[in-house]
Amino acid sequence: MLEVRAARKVFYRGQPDEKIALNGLDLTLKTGEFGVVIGSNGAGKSSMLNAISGSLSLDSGQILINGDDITALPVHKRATRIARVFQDPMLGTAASMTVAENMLLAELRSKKRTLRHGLNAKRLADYRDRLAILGLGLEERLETRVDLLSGGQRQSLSLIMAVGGSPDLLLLDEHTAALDPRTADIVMEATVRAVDALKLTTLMVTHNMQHAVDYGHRVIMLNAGRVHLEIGGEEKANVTVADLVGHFAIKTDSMLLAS
Ligand SMILES: Nc1ncnc2c1ncn2[C@@H]1O[C@H](COP(=O)(O)OP(=O)(O)OP(=O)(O)O)[C@@H](O)[C@H]1O
Repeated sequence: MLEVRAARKVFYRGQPDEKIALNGLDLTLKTGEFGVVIGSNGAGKSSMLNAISGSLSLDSGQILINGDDITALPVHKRATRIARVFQDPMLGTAASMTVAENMLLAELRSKKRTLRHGLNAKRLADYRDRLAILGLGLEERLETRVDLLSGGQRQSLSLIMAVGGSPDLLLLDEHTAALDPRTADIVMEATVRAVDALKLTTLMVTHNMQHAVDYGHRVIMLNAGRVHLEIGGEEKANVTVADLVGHFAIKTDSMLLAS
């Protein structure tokens, strides 16, 4: 379970270019829940993810994971509990190493194990099982160098590597944004398979409204550093892209009227 309580972050406080990135943000994600965060540029989505993962320190407020207050913990201490996949498929994997070697690296990072026994048969069987979850045939390509994989395969590999340590929370930071539409859909399908199979509590930021409609249990729209709108349950099941875009339009109109 993730709880963000009254999170506040101001950049350049008191200066002419002061920016309120998070303005008393409250957000709760239950264990096993898949939340999809949308919002216009500057709404605070990245600041929220950075605050949760620890690369941005809050001015005030709290962040709790499964009831533990992690607000003051540095990034590396949160890393065992929080996995994050970024936009760039090149970032999460080592290009000149094979799929299996990348899986081994990820395992060593997450479990503080030694390289002893290396890529033994037991490990390779485990990697094959985990890669099979993605449904992309990567389990047959353990010996393939990662730079020979497609962007979608590579991003899906990043994802399965990120969640190898059974994190309490998975953060997806526009992880399909750099991919062409078809590949983005393939990665989303692989993502959902992994989230379901591994029962991951997931918070995904996206600008893709179709993905916000199609995936996840709840849509959370941020505006000006706080939650502007939440759509869950039956309402989420019936929501359309036009509905979501409409909420952006209303927000923009009210901003124009206010200015
Ligand atoms: N490091 C920083 N220094 C100064 N201002 C920042 C910094 N990071 C974010 N901001 C400001 O905080 C506000 C929220 O930005 P943030 O990047 O969190 O929004 P976002 O919703 O992720 O936007 P986008 O969709 O464009 O990525 C913006 O006004 C932004 O200019």
